[in-house]
Amino acid sequence: MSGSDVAPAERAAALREQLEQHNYRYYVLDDPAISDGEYDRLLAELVDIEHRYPDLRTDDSPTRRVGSTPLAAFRERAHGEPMLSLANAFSDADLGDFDRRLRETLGVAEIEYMAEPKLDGLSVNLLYEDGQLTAAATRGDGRVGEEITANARTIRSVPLRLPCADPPARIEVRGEVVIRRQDFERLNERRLARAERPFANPRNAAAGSLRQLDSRVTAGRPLTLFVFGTGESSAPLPATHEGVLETLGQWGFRVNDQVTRVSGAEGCLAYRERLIEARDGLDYEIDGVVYKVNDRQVWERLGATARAPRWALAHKLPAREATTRVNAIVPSVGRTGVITPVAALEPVEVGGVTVTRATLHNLDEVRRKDVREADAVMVRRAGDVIPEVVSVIESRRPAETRPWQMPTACPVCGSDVARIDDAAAHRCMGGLYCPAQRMGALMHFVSRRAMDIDGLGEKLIEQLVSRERVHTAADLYALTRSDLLGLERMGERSTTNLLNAIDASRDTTLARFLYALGIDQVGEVTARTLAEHFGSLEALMAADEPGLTAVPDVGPVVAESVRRFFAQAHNREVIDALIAAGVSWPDPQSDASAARSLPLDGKTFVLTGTLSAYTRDEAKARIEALGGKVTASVSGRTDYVVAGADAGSKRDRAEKLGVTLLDESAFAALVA
Ligand SMILES: NC(=O)c1ccc[n+]([C@@H]2O[C@H](COP(=O)([O-])OP(=O)(O)OC[C@H]3O[C@@H](n4cnc5c(N)ncnc54)[C@H](O)[C@@H]3O)[C@@H](O)[C@H]2O)c1
Ligand SMILES: [Zn+2]
Repeated sequence: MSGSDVAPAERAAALREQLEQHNYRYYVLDDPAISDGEYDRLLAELVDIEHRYPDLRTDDSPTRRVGSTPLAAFRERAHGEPMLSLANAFSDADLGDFDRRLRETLGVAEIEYMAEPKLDGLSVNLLYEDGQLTAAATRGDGRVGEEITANARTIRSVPLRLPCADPPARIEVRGEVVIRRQDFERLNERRLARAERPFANPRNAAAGSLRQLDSRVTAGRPLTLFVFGTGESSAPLPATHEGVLETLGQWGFRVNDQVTRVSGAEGCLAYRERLIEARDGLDYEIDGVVYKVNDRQVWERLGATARAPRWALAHKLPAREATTRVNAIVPSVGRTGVITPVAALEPVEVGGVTVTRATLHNLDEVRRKDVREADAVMVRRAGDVIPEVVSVIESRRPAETRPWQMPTACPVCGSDVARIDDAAAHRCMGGLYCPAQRMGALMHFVSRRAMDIDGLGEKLIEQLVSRERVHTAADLYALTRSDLLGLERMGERSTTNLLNAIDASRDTTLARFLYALGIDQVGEVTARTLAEHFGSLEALMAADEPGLTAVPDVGPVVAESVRRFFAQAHNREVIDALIAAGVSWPDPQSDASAARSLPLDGKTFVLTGTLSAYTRDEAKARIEALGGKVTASVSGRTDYVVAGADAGSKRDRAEKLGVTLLDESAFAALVA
């Protein structure tokens, strides 16, 4: 060996050792530490070295072997015919080479292929003797697998007996065991509910479920088998692969419905394009396409390498998962104040797109997956969905990491962060002031039921905010003619109108003002209740939790939200500024009397049937905002029954009692 060969030799040895380790984690432990894409790159590098330096080839190289040694806890089971892997194409050119070589070997102008999705699960070998399922095994190292007969019997798509008059004395049926996407999600939800670690992906879940020592566990897992071929057979089988699949279908096996006959490399490529399109809509994971020469009579002539048959080729699809590192977990404040932990990632390519951020949804999710800063993680990007951290690779966790904490102060404005009610979300409590919530807060403040500033739409607010003219609602009252003139679509007239509307909004009611503040959990009705009960803003702001929950219809959730809102110094500053800008309301007495003279005061409503323009809640809120009450059942004291489409017994009862019935248009007119 010359001096320059030393480096490749070392590299080859190092690659072999790594690949062995990854094989063990993947095939035996069902707990891979790298993505399939990374694994494939390592393997390709070794293949390349062994190709350039044939001296470096070894018989036991991972390039020449299938899978990994079976787990000792299972009984070993030898396959009748070896279960090989598949040769891989990583590009269209690889497919072209494959097709050309076959045409040359067989001396034909065009080859007919069966094109199939390559399901991402694990393969099983089922032995039927005289039509009875007698044994099942995993692929193992291709020669010997793990005996999992009892487990295979629990899978509903595995026939226990072949329903044919004259079954072969002995036949091996092969297929891929998968977990459908929906089943996978449900399975993981169940695991989370029981505080068990969720599976990283459907493939690991399927492998972990099938390779169980207790078949009762397997029985509880939603496994599905799709068959893709046969092994040893004592009886002659149809001459084409298509015919074999048809026969398997007649025997009660599930054959994938995407399997199609195609012609030549072009047909294969067109099929692959179609499958890429269909991929997001399939309810199982696929990681490639498999092309198989349809004419089985030439299979033997074409033969196999140590690892794979020469009559089939797997063509990879763009990977959807990759591993990378979490540089930081950043709390990101949304427009409504909800704080979402976002993983800032070491940039990584997933399916042709560079991913630098992935959502972690909420604190519960971070805890469940136990994602920490500096962790190695598996990220996933499918279709147009936001990239997601699928799982942590705990075997690669550096020393000295700590569980992530939600900050107690908003990273944008410094207000308190709290988790109100049982929702999973944490929120910034500085809604009136927080720059992250500015647009949402201002839009709400000016809305019709709040301060009712006509002519101040989203576009205009956006311009005022981006020019730093408006930071909080109080700044609206300082706007001048010159601030507005010259903004998009703001002429003399509209500017005058808007300034007048802003001015007019200064005269309001306490209820409207409270609603306009946009306190989480405080809608129009609650705002009015609070205004009536406390009579003044000062009294409300001074109220403690018991004082708040003493108000009818105010529960602990609303109480905490109100208290925390007013506890924020920034919110108080904005309220002071609003009052200084001249926002005012009549004294408590007349405010209450104004409330007492609402148009639907004292009127009782019952809602039944479906309205087209309102949901039940909206209709109810509308009635209550006008002083009315909504009750559940019709009685002599009911004033109106609002009967939408498909109204039933309540409508009949109203007619019997002589209660006024309102159809949707009459109702709309009444509450307009
Ligand atoms: N992440 C890791 O650490 C790691 C380690 C080892 C292997 N892997 C991954 O496993 C794969 C390699 O494993 P492999 O040797 O099982 O090869 P393979 O999965 O690429 O191809 C062979 C297998 O494909 C399956 N298959 C699915 N649909 C099929 C169909 N229609 N017809 C025929 N076979 C079908 C069969 O189970 C068969 O055994 C690669 O994707 C590799 O990235 C990953
Ligand atoms: Zn904030």
